[in-house]
Amino acid sequence: MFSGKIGFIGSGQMATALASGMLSAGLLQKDQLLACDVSSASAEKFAAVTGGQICPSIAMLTEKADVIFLSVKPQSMAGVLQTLSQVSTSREKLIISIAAGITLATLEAGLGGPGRIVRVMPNTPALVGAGASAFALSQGTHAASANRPSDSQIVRQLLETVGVAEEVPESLMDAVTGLSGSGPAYVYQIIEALSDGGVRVGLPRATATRLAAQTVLGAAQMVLSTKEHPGALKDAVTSPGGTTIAGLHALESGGLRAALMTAVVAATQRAKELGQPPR
Ligand SMILES: NC(=O)C1=CN([C@@H]2O[C@H](COP(=O)(O)OP(=O)(O)OC[C@H]3O[C@@H](n4cnc5c(N)ncnc54)[C@H](OP(=O)(O)O)[C@@H]3O)[C@@H](O)[C@H]2O)C=CC1
Ligand SMILES: O=C(O)[C@@H]1CCC=N1
Repeated sequence: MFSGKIGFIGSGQMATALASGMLSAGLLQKDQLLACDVSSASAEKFAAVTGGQICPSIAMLTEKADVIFLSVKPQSMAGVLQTLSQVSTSREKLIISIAAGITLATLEAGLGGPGRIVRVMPNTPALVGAGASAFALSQGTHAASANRPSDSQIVRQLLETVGVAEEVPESLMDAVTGLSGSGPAYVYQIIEALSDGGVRVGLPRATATRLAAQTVLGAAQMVLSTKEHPGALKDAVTSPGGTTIAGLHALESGGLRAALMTAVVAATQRAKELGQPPR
């Protein structure tokens, strides 16, 4: 159990997924959740889904929260940092930014200097406890003491409650964003296309989608559980002269691998762009 209060500045898609996942996992109770948002619709949806308390201002949320997630879009971050930097107690709090591209240096400058600041790149399957997250610590984070875990331990506890978490150097955070941050959307496209293929060959849509999604889930679980190379697992499916090699030949002809690699590169590049100061 986490004993403090967690606040989300920005209560949209990713904040709601994280908060819901933490609640479902029993890490905290809804009275430990706070959020504020400039969009009343987002705030109301967050409150309805999580039961968390909506704060009317960043200042009030900052006073009450022990851990503060910055979960606004990168384009909105400068204004949030400006407001947060004016709240005297903000420097005592553990600040976790989940914004694509926004660097620790930008966060430190915006908040008035080094502090307990961490970059996290989660993804939306956190909602169902199957998230893939990475985090990078700033120099101002706290080491463990006699009566308190380290900030790294706190962040890892929060993230591992809703999936897997890896600590990485900040230089790799944009790559994480391009792969696993955006990755669920790539896989949703694959599932939708597989389902379309099933419909093309006569399956009812619901059956095709369920079988497609379970096939992706099962293949992923095989990779993670067996720790075998995906290529070896692929070969185990591929009978000589059989159906799978015919399908794989079509995928190779269609450039599937190159397309997926290019997707990761493009998203990583976009993350870098989002981290650049606005011109
Ligand atoms: N969605 C995803 O899968 C992932 C997103 N992220 C990151 O998480 C962050 C949020 O993304 P996402 O949840 O998709 O975005 P959303 O737009 O769903 O949520 C952001 C919310 O913050 C609100 N907001 C904007 N400015 C402020 C402000 N000054 N104070 C309070 N609230 C504000 C927005 O309102 P309004 O709409 O009116 O601007 C919106 O309701 C982004 O930085 C993104 O890079 C990271 C990993 C995955
Ligand atoms: O699309 C985006 O910018 C956000 C960051 C990673 C996933 N969604």
